[in-house]
Amino acid sequence: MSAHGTPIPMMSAASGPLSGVAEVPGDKSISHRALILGAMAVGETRITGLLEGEDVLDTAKAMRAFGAEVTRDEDGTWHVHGVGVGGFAEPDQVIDCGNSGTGVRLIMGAMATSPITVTFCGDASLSTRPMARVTDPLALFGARAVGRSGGRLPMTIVGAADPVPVRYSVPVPSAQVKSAVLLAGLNAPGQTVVIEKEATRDHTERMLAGFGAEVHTEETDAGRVITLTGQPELKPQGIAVPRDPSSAAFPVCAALIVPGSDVLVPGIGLNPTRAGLFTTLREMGADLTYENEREEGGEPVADLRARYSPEMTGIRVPPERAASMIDEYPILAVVASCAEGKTLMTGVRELRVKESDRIEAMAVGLRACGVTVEDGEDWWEVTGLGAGNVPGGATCVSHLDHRIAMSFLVLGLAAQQPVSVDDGAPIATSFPVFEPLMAALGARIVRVAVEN
Ligand SMILES: O=C(O)C1=C[C@@H](OP(=O)(O)O)[C@@H](O)[C@H](O)C1
Ligand SMILES: C=C(OP(=O)(O)O)C(=O)O
Repeated sequence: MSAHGTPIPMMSAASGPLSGVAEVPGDKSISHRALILGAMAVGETRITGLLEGEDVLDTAKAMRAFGAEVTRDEDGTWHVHGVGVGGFAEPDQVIDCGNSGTGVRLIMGAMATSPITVTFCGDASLSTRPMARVTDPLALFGARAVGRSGGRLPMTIVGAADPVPVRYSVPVPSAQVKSAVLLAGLNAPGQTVVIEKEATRDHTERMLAGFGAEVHTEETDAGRVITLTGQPELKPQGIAVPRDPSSAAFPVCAALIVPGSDVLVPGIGLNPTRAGLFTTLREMGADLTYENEREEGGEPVADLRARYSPEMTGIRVPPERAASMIDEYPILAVVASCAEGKTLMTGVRELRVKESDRIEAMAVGLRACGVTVEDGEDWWEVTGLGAGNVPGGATCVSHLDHRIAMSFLVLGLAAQQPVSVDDGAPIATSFPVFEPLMAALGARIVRVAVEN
Protein backbone atom coordinates (compact mmCIF):
# COMPACT_ATOMS: atom_id res chain seq x y z
CA MET A 1 0.00 0.00 0.00
CA SER A 2 1.28 3.49 -0.72
CA ALA A 3 0.64 6.73 1.10
CA HIS A 4 -2.47 7.66 -0.85
CA GLY A 5 -2.74 5.13 -3.69
CA THR A 6 -0.97 2.68 -5.92
CA PRO A 7 2.72 1.90 -5.26
CA ILE A 8 5.20 3.56 -7.62
CA PRO A 9 8.37 1.44 -8.00
CA MET A 10 11.39 3.58 -8.83
CA MET A 11 15.04 3.14 -9.70
CA SER A 12 18.17 5.28 -9.79
CA ALA A 13 21.50 4.72 -11.49
CA ALA A 14 25.01 6.15 -11.61
CA SER A 15 24.77 9.68 -12.95
CA GLY A 16 27.11 12.18 -14.53
CA PRO A 17 27.98 15.31 -12.56
CA LEU A 18 24.93 16.93 -10.95
CA SER A 19 24.84 20.65 -11.58
CA GLY A 20 22.51 23.60 -11.43
CA VAL A 21 20.18 25.31 -9.01
CA ALA A 22 17.79 23.23 -6.90
CA GLU A 23 14.82 25.29 -5.68
CA VAL A 24 13.34 22.96 -3.08
CA PRO A 25 9.78 23.59 -1.84
CA GLY A 26 8.60 25.23 1.38
CA ASP A 27 9.28 23.96 4.85
CA LYS A 28 6.83 21.25 5.90
CA SER A 29 6.90 22.05 9.63
CA ILE A 30 6.30 25.75 9.06
CA SER A 31 3.58 25.06 6.46
CA HIS A 32 1.49 22.94 8.86
CA ARG A 33 1.81 25.60 11.56
CA ALA A 34 0.92 28.47 9.22
CA LEU A 35 -2.36 26.74 8.28
CA ILE A 36 -3.27 25.78 11.84
CA LEU A 37 -2.45 29.13 13.45
CA GLY A 38 -4.06 30.92 10.49
CA ALA A 39 -7.24 28.94 11.22
CA MET A 40 -7.07 29.99 14.90
CA ALA A 41 -6.57 33.70 14.15
CA VAL A 42 -9.35 36.22 13.56
CA GLY A 43 -9.23 37.43 9.95
CA GLU A 44 -7.17 36.57 6.89
CA THR A 45 -3.69 35.04 6.96
CA ARG A 46 -1.84 35.07 3.65
CA ILE A 47 0.81 32.40 3.04
CA THR A 48 3.38 32.30 0.24
CA GLY A 49 5.78 29.42 -0.37
CA LEU A 50 3.48 26.90 1.34
CA LEU A 51 4.59 23.32 0.74
CA GLU A 52 1.95 21.71 -1.46
CA GLY A 53 2.80 18.17 -0.41
CA GLU A 54 0.17 15.64 0.64
CA ASP A 55 0.89 16.03 4.38
CA VAL A 56 0.23 19.76 4.29
CA LEU A 57 -2.75 19.47 1.92
CA ASP A 58 -4.33 17.07 4.44
CA THR A 59 -3.89 19.72 7.14
CA ALA A 60 -5.47 22.36 4.88
CA LYS A 61 -8.45 20.04 4.36
CA ALA A 62 -8.71 19.49 8.11
CA MET A 63 -8.74 23.23 8.79
CA ARG A 64 -11.68 23.58 6.38
CA ALA A 65 -13.50 20.80 8.26
CA PHE A 66 -13.08 22.83 11.48
CA GLY A 67 -14.75 25.85 9.85
CA ALA A 68 -11.85 27.91 8.51
CA GLU A 69 -11.97 29.10 4.91
CA VAL A 70 -8.81 27.97 3.12
CA THR A 71 -8.23 28.94 -0.51
CA ARG A 72 -5.40 28.97 -3.03
CA ASP A 73 -4.77 31.55 -5.75
CA GLU A 74 -3.51 30.45 -9.13
CA ASP A 75 -0.07 31.88 -8.31
CA GLY A 76 0.25 29.56 -5.31
CA THR A 77 -0.64 32.10 -2.59
CA TRP A 78 -2.84 30.60 0.13
CA HIS A 79 -5.45 32.46 2.20
CA VAL A 80 -6.80 31.26 5.54
CA HIS A 81 -9.80 33.00 7.10
CA GLY A 82 -9.53 31.92 10.71
CA VAL A 83 -12.32 31.30 13.21
CA GLY A 84 -10.41 32.51 16.28
CA VAL A 85 -9.05 30.66 19.33
CA GLY A 86 -11.87 28.47 20.66
CA GLY A 87 -13.85 28.94 17.43
CA PHE A 88 -13.41 25.49 15.87
CA ALA A 89 -16.66 23.84 14.72
CA GLU A 90 -17.11 20.09 15.19
CA PRO A 91 -16.23 18.45 11.85
CA ASP A 92 -18.96 16.28 10.36
CA GLN A 93 -16.40 13.88 8.95
CA VAL A 94 -13.43 11.85 10.16
CA ILE A 95 -10.18 13.88 9.94
CA ASP A 96 -7.80 11.91 7.72
CA CYS A 97 -4.23 13.06 8.30
CA GLY A 98 -2.79 10.66 5.72
CA ASN A 99 0.89 9.97 6.41
CA SER A 100 1.51 12.95 8.68
CA GLY A 101 2.55 12.68 12.32
CA THR A 102 2.94 16.45 12.53
CA GLY A 103 -0.53 17.04 11.08
CA VAL A 104 -2.42 14.70 13.38
CA ARG A 105 -0.55 15.58 16.58
CA LEU A 106 -0.73 19.35 16.12
CA ILE A 107 -4.40 19.28 15.14
CA MET A 108 -5.23 17.08 18.15
CA GLY A 109 -3.60 19.73 20.33
CA ALA A 110 -5.36 22.60 18.61
CA MET A 111 -8.86 21.06 19.11
CA ALA A 112 -8.38 19.46 22.53
CA THR A 113 -9.47 22.48 24.54
CA SER A 114 -12.68 23.10 22.56
CA PRO A 115 -15.98 21.36 23.41
CA ILE A 116 -16.03 19.26 20.24
CA THR A 117 -15.52 15.57 19.50
CA VAL A 118 -13.28 14.62 16.61
CA THR A 119 -12.21 11.27 15.13
CA PHE A 120 -8.79 11.07 13.48
CA CYS A 121 -7.41 8.47 11.08
CA GLY A 122 -4.40 8.05 8.81
CA ASP A 123 -2.70 5.67 6.44
CA ALA A 124 -1.14 2.33 7.38
CA SER A 125 2.09 4.03 8.50
CA LEU A 126 0.45 6.70 10.65
CA SER A 127 -1.82 4.06 12.20
CA THR A 128 1.23 2.36 13.74
CA ARG A 129 2.65 5.51 15.34
CA PRO A 130 2.29 6.32 19.06
CA MET A 131 -0.31 8.95 19.95
CA ALA A 132 -0.25 8.57 23.77
CA ARG A 133 2.70 10.96 23.85
CA VAL A 134 0.20 13.64 22.82
CA THR A 135 -3.02 12.40 24.41
CA ASP A 136 -1.35 12.02 27.85
CA PRO A 137 -0.65 15.75 28.20
CA LEU A 138 -3.96 16.64 26.51
CA ALA A 139 -5.73 14.68 29.26
CA LEU A 140 -4.24 17.11 31.79
CA PHE A 141 -6.21 19.91 30.08
CA GLY A 142 -9.38 17.79 30.49
CA ALA A 143 -9.56 16.18 27.04
CA ARG A 144 -10.39 12.45 26.67
CA ALA A 145 -9.04 10.10 24.02
CA VAL A 146 -10.21 6.68 22.88
CA GLY A 147 -8.14 4.91 20.26
CA ARG A 148 -6.92 1.48 19.29
CA SER A 149 -4.77 -0.47 21.70
CA GLY A 150 -1.33 1.00 22.25
CA GLY A 151 -2.72 4.49 21.69
CA ARG A 152 -2.94 4.15 17.91
CA LEU A 153 -5.23 5.67 15.29
CA PRO A 154 -8.08 5.71 14.52
CA MET A 155 -8.72 7.73 17.65
CA THR A 156 -11.49 9.97 18.94
CA ILE A 157 -10.71 13.01 21.08
CA VAL A 158 -13.40 14.57 23.23
CA GLY A 159 -12.24 18.14 23.75
CA ALA A 160 -12.34 19.72 27.21
CA ALA A 161 -15.39 21.92 27.78
CA ASP A 162 -13.71 23.68 30.74
CA PRO A 163 -9.98 23.37 30.08
CA VAL A 164 -7.42 24.10 32.76
CA PRO A 165 -3.89 25.29 32.00
CA VAL A 166 -1.08 22.79 32.26
CA ARG A 167 2.56 22.59 33.31
CA TYR A 168 4.17 19.75 31.37
CA SER A 169 7.67 18.40 31.06
CA VAL A 170 7.95 16.65 27.68
CA PRO A 171 9.41 13.15 28.32
CA VAL A 172 10.73 12.61 24.77
CA PRO A 173 12.53 15.11 22.52
CA SER A 174 9.57 15.98 20.30
CA ALA A 175 8.54 19.27 18.73
CA GLN A 176 5.21 17.68 17.87
CA VAL A 177 4.39 16.98 21.52
CA LYS A 178 5.61 20.42 22.63
CA SER A 179 3.55 22.05 19.89
CA ALA A 180 0.41 20.04 20.67
CA VAL A 181 0.57 21.21 24.31
CA LEU A 182 1.16 24.84 23.31
CA LEU A 183 -1.70 24.78 20.78
CA ALA A 184 -4.01 23.26 23.41
CA GLY A 185 -2.83 25.95 25.86
CA LEU A 186 -4.13 28.62 23.49
CA ASN A 187 -7.73 27.97 24.56
CA ALA A 188 -7.03 27.34 28.26
CA PRO A 189 -7.26 30.23 30.73
CA GLY A 190 -4.03 31.31 32.45
CA GLN A 191 -0.51 30.17 31.70
CA THR A 192 0.48 26.88 30.11
CA VAL A 193 4.11 25.92 30.66
CA VAL A 194 6.05 23.37 28.60
CA ILE A 195 9.52 22.24 29.64
CA GLU A 196 11.81 20.46 27.20
CA LYS A 197 15.16 19.04 28.28
CA GLU A 198 16.54 19.02 24.75
CA ALA A 199 15.82 21.89 22.39
CA THR A 200 13.63 20.81 19.47
CA ARG A 201 12.52 22.86 16.46
CA ASP A 202 10.98 26.09 17.70
CA HIS A 203 8.75 27.10 14.79
CA THR A 204 5.59 26.99 16.93
CA GLU A 205 7.01 29.38 19.51
CA ARG A 206 8.28 31.76 16.81
CA MET A 207 5.01 31.70 14.92
CA LEU A 208 2.85 32.08 18.04
CA ALA A 209 4.79 35.25 18.87
CA GLY A 210 4.31 36.42 15.27
CA PHE A 211 0.53 35.96 15.62
CA GLY A 212 0.60 38.14 18.74
CA ALA A 213 0.42 35.51 21.50
CA GLU A 214 2.34 36.13 24.71
CA VAL A 215 4.98 33.39 24.69
CA HIS A 216 8.36 33.42 26.46
CA THR A 217 11.21 30.95 26.37
CA GLU A 218 13.72 30.75 29.19
CA GLU A 219 16.89 28.65 29.07
CA THR A 220 17.32 27.02 32.50
CA ASP A 221 19.36 24.15 33.98
CA ALA A 222 16.26 21.96 33.49
CA GLY A 223 16.12 22.89 29.79
CA ARG A 224 13.88 25.24 27.86
CA VAL A 225 10.87 26.54 29.78
CA ILE A 226 8.20 27.91 27.46
CA THR A 227 5.35 29.90 28.96
CA LEU A 228 2.22 30.75 26.97
CA THR A 229 -0.61 32.98 28.14
CA GLY A 230 -3.91 31.44 27.10
CA GLN A 231 -6.92 32.85 25.28
CA PRO A 232 -5.19 35.52 23.20
CA GLU A 233 -6.79 36.99 20.10
CA LEU A 234 -4.41 35.83 17.38
CA LYS A 235 -3.81 38.47 14.71
CA PRO A 236 -3.66 37.23 11.11
CA GLN A 237 -0.25 37.32 9.46
CA GLY A 238 1.52 37.42 6.13
CA ILE A 239 3.79 34.38 6.18
CA ALA A 240 6.59 33.66 3.69
CA VAL A 241 7.54 30.01 4.23
CA PRO A 242 11.31 29.42 3.83
CA ARG A 243 12.54 26.46 1.78
CA ASP A 244 12.80 23.18 3.68
CA PRO A 245 16.28 22.16 4.94
CA SER A 246 15.03 18.58 5.29
CA SER A 247 14.22 18.51 1.55
CA ALA A 248 17.42 20.40 0.66
CA ALA A 249 19.31 17.53 2.29
CA PHE A 250 18.62 15.27 -0.73
CA PRO A 251 20.13 17.35 -3.57
CA VAL A 252 22.91 18.52 -1.21
CA CYS A 253 23.92 14.97 -0.25
CA ALA A 254 23.54 13.75 -3.83
CA ALA A 255 25.99 16.45 -4.97
CA LEU A 256 28.49 15.42 -2.28
CA ILE A 257 28.63 11.79 -3.47
CA VAL A 258 28.20 12.05 -7.27
CA PRO A 259 31.57 12.69 -9.00
CA GLY A 260 32.07 16.18 -10.44
CA SER A 261 28.89 17.69 -8.96
CA ASP A 262 28.36 21.35 -8.08
CA VAL A 263 24.83 22.25 -6.93
CA LEU A 264 23.38 25.45 -5.46
CA VAL A 265 20.33 25.12 -3.20
CA PRO A 266 19.11 28.67 -2.57
CA GLY A 267 17.11 30.18 0.29
CA ILE A 268 17.31 27.33 2.79
CA GLY A 269 16.04 27.87 6.32
CA LEU A 270 18.99 27.43 8.70
CA ASN A 271 17.19 27.74 12.02
CA PRO A 272 19.75 26.18 14.43
CA THR A 273 17.09 23.73 15.65
CA ARG A 274 17.05 22.30 12.09
CA ALA A 275 20.56 22.64 10.69
CA GLY A 276 22.39 19.77 12.41
CA LEU A 277 22.91 17.76 9.20
CA PHE A 278 24.89 20.54 7.54
CA THR A 279 27.18 20.89 10.58
CA THR A 280 27.71 17.13 10.54
CA LEU A 281 28.51 17.02 6.81
CA ARG A 282 31.07 19.78 7.22
CA GLU A 283 32.69 17.87 10.10
CA MET A 284 32.95 14.87 7.74
CA GLY A 285 34.87 17.04 5.29
CA ALA A 286 32.07 17.90 2.88
CA ASP A 287 32.64 20.79 0.51
CA LEU A 288 29.49 22.57 1.64
CA THR A 289 29.41 26.33 1.93
CA TYR A 290 26.83 28.88 3.06
CA GLU A 291 26.52 31.81 0.68
CA ASN A 292 24.51 35.00 1.02
CA GLU A 293 23.58 34.42 4.68
CA ARG A 294 20.58 36.56 5.67
CA GLU A 295 17.37 36.64 7.69
CA GLU A 296 13.93 36.18 6.10
CA GLY A 297 10.63 36.24 7.98
CA GLY A 298 12.44 35.89 11.33
CA GLU A 299 14.37 32.77 10.25
CA PRO A 300 18.09 32.59 9.31
CA VAL A 301 18.46 31.65 5.64
CA ALA A 302 21.41 30.97 3.27
CA ASP A 303 22.15 29.59 -0.18
CA LEU A 304 23.87 26.22 0.17
CA ARG A 305 26.54 25.22 -2.30
CA ALA A 306 27.53 21.56 -2.36
CA ARG A 307 30.37 20.12 -4.43
CA TYR A 308 31.54 16.55 -4.90
CA SER A 309 33.55 15.55 -1.82
CA PRO A 310 35.44 12.28 -2.37
CA GLU A 311 37.52 12.63 0.80
CA MET A 312 34.79 12.56 3.45
CA THR A 313 35.47 10.56 6.61
CA GLY A 314 33.14 8.98 9.13
CA ILE A 315 32.54 10.71 12.48
CA ARG A 316 30.70 10.26 15.77
CA VAL A 317 27.56 12.37 15.59
CA PRO A 318 26.97 13.76 19.09
CA PRO A 319 23.65 12.69 20.64
CA GLU A 320 22.81 16.26 21.65
CA ARG A 321 22.65 17.13 17.95
CA ALA A 322 19.97 14.53 17.22
CA ALA A 323 16.92 16.77 17.54
CA SER A 324 18.33 19.30 15.08
CA MET A 325 18.73 16.67 12.33
CA ILE A 326 16.25 14.00 13.34
CA ASP A 327 14.73 13.60 9.86
CA GLU A 328 18.14 13.66 8.15
CA TYR A 329 19.71 10.47 9.58
CA PRO A 330 18.56 8.27 6.66
CA ILE A 331 20.30 10.46 4.06
CA LEU A 332 23.29 10.92 6.38
CA ALA A 333 23.63 7.13 6.43
CA VAL A 334 23.84 7.20 2.63
CA VAL A 335 26.64 9.78 2.72
CA ALA A 336 28.34 7.76 5.49
CA SER A 337 28.33 4.70 3.19
CA CYS A 338 30.36 6.68 0.65
CA ALA A 339 32.79 8.12 3.24
CA GLU A 340 35.94 6.45 4.61
CA GLY A 341 35.53 4.79 8.01
CA LYS A 342 32.73 4.45 10.53
CA THR A 343 29.96 6.92 11.28
CA LEU A 344 28.37 6.36 14.69
CA MET A 345 24.96 7.90 15.40
CA THR A 346 23.73 7.77 19.01
CA GLY A 347 20.76 9.16 20.94
CA VAL A 348 18.48 8.34 18.02
CA ARG A 349 15.76 6.16 19.58
CA GLU A 350 13.10 8.46 18.10
CA LEU A 351 14.03 7.24 14.60
CA ARG A 352 12.26 4.01 15.42
CA VAL A 353 8.82 5.69 15.63
CA LYS A 354 8.77 7.80 12.48
CA GLU A 355 6.87 6.90 9.29
CA SER A 356 8.85 3.67 9.59
CA ASP A 357 11.50 2.32 11.95
CA ARG A 358 14.11 4.31 10.08
CA ILE A 359 17.13 2.57 11.59
CA GLU A 360 15.76 -0.83 10.61
CA ALA A 361 14.59 0.28 7.14
CA MET A 362 17.97 1.85 6.30
CA ALA A 363 20.03 -0.92 7.85
CA VAL A 364 18.25 -3.64 5.85
CA GLY A 365 18.46 -1.71 2.57
CA LEU A 366 22.08 -0.63 3.02
CA ARG A 367 23.15 -4.18 3.88
CA ALA A 368 21.42 -5.39 0.70
CA CYS A 369 23.50 -2.78 -1.15
CA GLY A 370 26.72 -4.16 0.32
CA VAL A 371 27.22 -1.77 3.26
CA THR A 372 27.91 -2.95 6.82
CA VAL A 373 25.51 -1.49 9.37
CA GLU A 374 25.28 -2.34 13.06
CA ASP A 375 22.50 -1.11 15.29
CA GLY A 376 20.98 -1.10 18.75
CA GLU A 377 17.84 0.41 20.26
CA ASP A 378 19.29 3.94 20.46
CA TRP A 379 22.24 3.88 18.00
CA TRP A 380 23.54 2.72 14.66
CA GLU A 381 26.86 2.63 12.92
CA VAL A 382 27.58 2.65 9.20
CA THR A 383 30.96 1.45 7.91
CA GLY A 384 31.81 3.58 4.91
CA LEU A 385 33.34 1.99 1.84
CA GLY A 386 34.80 5.20 0.40
CA ALA A 387 33.75 7.17 -2.67
CA GLY A 388 32.63 5.05 -5.61
CA ASN A 389 32.82 1.76 -3.71
CA VAL A 390 29.19 1.05 -2.70
CA PRO A 391 28.02 -1.97 -4.72
CA GLY A 392 24.26 -1.14 -4.75
CA GLY A 393 22.19 -3.45 -6.95
CA ALA A 394 19.31 -4.08 -4.51
CA THR A 395 15.61 -3.32 -4.29
CA CYS A 396 14.95 -1.50 -1.01
CA VAL A 397 11.62 -1.32 0.81
CA SER A 398 10.38 2.20 1.60
CA HIS A 399 7.77 1.19 4.21
CA LEU A 400 5.49 4.12 3.27
CA ASP A 401 8.32 6.44 4.28
CA HIS A 402 9.25 9.31 1.94
CA ARG A 403 12.69 9.84 3.47
CA ILE A 404 13.63 6.17 3.11
CA ALA A 405 12.55 6.19 -0.55
CA MET A 406 14.48 9.37 -1.38
CA SER A 407 17.58 8.24 0.53
CA PHE A 408 17.92 4.98 -1.42
CA LEU A 409 17.28 6.78 -4.73
CA VAL A 410 20.14 9.16 -3.89
CA LEU A 411 22.37 6.19 -3.03
CA GLY A 412 21.75 4.69 -6.48
CA LEU A 413 23.21 7.82 -8.13
CA ALA A 414 26.62 7.01 -6.65
CA ALA A 415 26.50 3.20 -6.42
CA GLN A 416 28.15 0.74 -8.82
CA GLN A 417 24.81 -0.91 -9.68
CA PRO A 418 21.34 0.71 -9.85
CA VAL A 419 19.27 0.86 -6.65
CA SER A 420 15.49 0.36 -6.72
CA VAL A 421 12.76 1.19 -4.22
CA ASP A 422 9.51 -0.75 -4.11
CA ASP A 423 7.38 2.37 -3.68
CA GLY A 424 8.26 6.00 -4.27
CA ALA A 425 4.67 7.26 -3.91
CA PRO A 426 5.23 8.56 -0.33
CA ILE A 427 7.75 11.09 -1.69
CA ALA A 428 4.73 13.23 -2.59
CA THR A 429 3.98 13.75 1.11
CA SER A 430 6.93 16.13 1.60
CA PHE A 431 8.75 16.71 -1.71
CA PRO A 432 6.25 16.53 -4.60
CA VAL A 433 8.78 17.92 -7.13
CA PHE A 434 11.62 15.59 -6.14
CA GLU A 435 11.68 13.75 -9.48
CA PRO A 436 11.74 16.77 -11.87
CA LEU A 437 14.09 18.69 -9.57
CA MET A 438 16.61 15.86 -9.41
CA ALA A 439 16.25 15.16 -13.15
CA ALA A 440 17.02 18.82 -13.93
CA LEU A 441 20.29 18.45 -12.01
CA GLY A 442 21.19 15.44 -14.14
CA ALA A 443 20.13 12.62 -11.80
CA ARG A 444 19.00 9.36 -13.39
CA ILE A 445 15.91 8.57 -11.33
CA VAL A 446 13.05 6.84 -13.13
CA ARG A 447 9.74 5.18 -12.45
CA VAL A 448 9.72 1.48 -13.23
CA ALA A 449 6.79 0.11 -15.22
CA VAL A 450 4.87 -2.57 -13.35
CA GLU A 451 3.87 -5.64 -15.33
CA ASN A 452 0.30 -6.76 -14.77
O1 LIG B 1 7.16 19.41 14.70
C1 LIG B 1 7.45 19.09 13.55
O2 LIG B 1 7.09 19.75 12.54
C2 LIG B 1 8.25 17.87 13.35
C3 LIG B 1 8.88 17.30 14.42
C4 LIG B 1 9.68 16.09 14.33
O3 LIG B 1 8.93 15.02 14.89
P1 LIG B 1 8.93 14.69 16.47
O4 LIG B 1 8.29 15.79 17.18
O5 LIG B 1 8.15 13.40 16.58
O6 LIG B 1 10.39 14.52 16.81
C5 LIG B 1 10.04 15.71 12.90
O7 LIG B 1 10.51 14.39 12.85
C6 LIG B 1 8.87 15.90 11.96
O8 LIG B 1 9.24 15.63 10.64
C7 LIG B 1 8.35 17.30 11.99
C1 LIG C 1 8.90 12.39 10.59
C2 LIG C 1 8.44 13.12 9.58
O1 LIG C 1 7.18 13.64 9.48
P1 LIG C 1 5.87 13.40 10.35
O2 LIG C 1 6.27 13.04 11.76
O3 LIG C 1 5.12 14.68 10.27
O4 LIG C 1 5.09 12.29 9.70
C3 LIG C 1 9.32 13.49 8.45
O5 LIG C 1 8.88 14.31 7.62
O6 LIG C 1 10.45 12.98 8.32
